[in-house]
Amino acid sequence: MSAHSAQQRDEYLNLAIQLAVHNVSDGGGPFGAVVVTADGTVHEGVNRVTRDHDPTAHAEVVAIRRAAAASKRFDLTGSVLYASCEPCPLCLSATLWARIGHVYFAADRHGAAKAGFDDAVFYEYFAGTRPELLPVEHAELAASNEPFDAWRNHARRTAY
Ligand SMILES: Nc1nc2[nH]cnc2c(=O)[nH]1
Repeated sequence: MSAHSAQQRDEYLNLAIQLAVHNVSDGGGPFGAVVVTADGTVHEGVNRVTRDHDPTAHAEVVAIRRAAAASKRFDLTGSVLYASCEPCPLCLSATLWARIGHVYFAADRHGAAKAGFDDAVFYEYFAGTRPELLPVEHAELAASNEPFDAWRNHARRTAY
């Protein structure tokens, strides 16, 4: 499913945009997303941050969670993500972990910034230009790598 036609692309992007518009009148954030899995199944997501009291409930993450749960897979190889807005670093990370193969988005991070969202600012953090936003410190302890030792020694581990 990684090579969608331009017509399919625009249809799914318009669906994501309509989900975003309707989510605003439903009291949520202005973001919608669609994951199309390799078998062509469509999984929709809308931003649920404020309604679910969940800062990670971005539209893309919600769509990925729904796609994974419905297909009973944590690896969504062959899927495509369509987002009404450029995925933020959180959503991109979730997309990478889901092994989704391609992303299309409509509005960009600068449009989100004009609506008051911090997507563009957080991109700057990951670009290394705003380190003051979040100090992250490495504290190496004697036991730091014990979890990985336990994992490597666990014969029946499920790798991901
Ligand atoms: N792409 C995207 N950016 C956001 N910024 C705040 N919420 C969201 C969301 O759900 N999706």
